[in-house]
Amino acid sequence: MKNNYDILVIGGGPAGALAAKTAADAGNSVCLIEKRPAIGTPVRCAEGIGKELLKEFIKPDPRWIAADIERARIISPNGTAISLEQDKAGNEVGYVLDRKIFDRELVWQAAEAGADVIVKTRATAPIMENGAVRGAKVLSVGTPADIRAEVVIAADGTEAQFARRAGLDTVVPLREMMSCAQYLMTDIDIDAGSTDFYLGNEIAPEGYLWVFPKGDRTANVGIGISGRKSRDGSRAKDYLDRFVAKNFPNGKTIEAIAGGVPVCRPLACTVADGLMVAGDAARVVDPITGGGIGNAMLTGRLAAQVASECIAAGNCSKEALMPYDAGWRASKMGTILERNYKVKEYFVTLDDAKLNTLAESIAQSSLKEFSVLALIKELITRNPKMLLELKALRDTLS
Ligand SMILES: Cc1cc2nc3c(=O)[nH]c(=O)nc-3n(C[C@H](O)[C@H](O)[C@H](O)COP(=O)(O)OP(=O)(O)OC[C@H]3O[C@@H](n4cnc5c(N)ncnc54)[C@H](O)[C@@H]3O)c2cc1C
Repeated sequence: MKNNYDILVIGGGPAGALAAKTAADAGNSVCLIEKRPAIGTPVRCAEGIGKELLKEFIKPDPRWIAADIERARIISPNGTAISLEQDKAGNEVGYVLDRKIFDRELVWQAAEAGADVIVKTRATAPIMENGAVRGAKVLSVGTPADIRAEVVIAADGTEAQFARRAGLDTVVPLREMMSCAQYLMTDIDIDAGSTDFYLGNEIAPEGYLWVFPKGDRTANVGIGISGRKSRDGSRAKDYLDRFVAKNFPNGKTIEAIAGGVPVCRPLACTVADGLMVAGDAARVVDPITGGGIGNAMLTGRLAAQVASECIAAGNCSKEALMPYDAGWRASKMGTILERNYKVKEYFVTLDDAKLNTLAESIAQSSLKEFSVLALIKELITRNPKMLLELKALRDTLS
């Protein structure tokens, strides 16, 4: 195993793959390590992504698109549905991916650009010299080794340990680590063109339950709820099982997964001397939807761009790497993350009666735009009697 690179990327998810590809395209020597034996499995994701966002990074390919989505429905506790149609909205909704193939394609592109890819290799600790990260100690197929690098990009996902071991504060408050469970179900009656989001404190406290189609009678049926203990001690899986028993009693589960999604604010700082943090490890998941694939790719790519410039200039100090941190915070993604965090904090305070009132107020309206912003504006316009109640939401627009 070669043990000296310009850039070492930890993690073979979307953030790591985009970082490795971008860094290799810029002419750096790059190593991507992944602790699992195979890229892309097991899938811990509902696999939904907006079309426009996806296209910023890769040309859509039918090989890894499981479903083309025409509408999204938000369903309130009493069953009132807000339907956001593709044509009414005037822009495209999204895809449900097949991430087993998608993630491999991204890493394959990194390898093709020249990055070394090594699976079954776990970063166990940073190599620290004079307070700076200079690479990682790894266990590669059980054998310890050192991999040195000018810059390490930590893209090690939700359960990330690397940045914390290098001294960054990566703690996620318990209530903001969504606890998720998901079944890939088949033989179920669904609308194959619609991603459905179910809200309500009996259905998914402080979160939502989703049905994301992957074909005519197949879907990811999953749930994310607050990491806080529920009133009766139910876990995410218990809520999901109740929903499935009621709605898809004859469905067959062909895959079951559990996982966590951080819906907190991003890390206070995503760089240190010789270190950058990207994707879920940086906590850049959308706090409302829990979607993080696009933000992972964005931060992975930007991290590698800035790292390449710093390596060329011979300075990989925290200060030199800082344009990465400042760059994503100032981007559209950074603005949306901050706004959606505040919107999420408002919505988790609502009881089922208020959720029903809000849903009923806009169920019949046709939104001009498919976005959280359009929804908020419509809610405020349609509920003049709740103006005081909606103040927190209105403040997120300023
Ligand atoms: C149930 C669930 C549903 C979701 N649904 C959606 C959705 O519909 N749409 C969406 O956009 N997002 C969704 N997400 C979030 C999405 O999966 C993540 O935001 C996305 O995968 C983040 O990419 P990443 O590259 O940062 O991390 P990951 O994809 O988690 O990749 C990190 C990689 O690092 C590896 N790794 C970890 N530690 C080490 C180590 N020490 N050494 C080497 N390798 C290591 C891991 O094995 C992993 O492969 C969902 C998440 C969950 C849990």
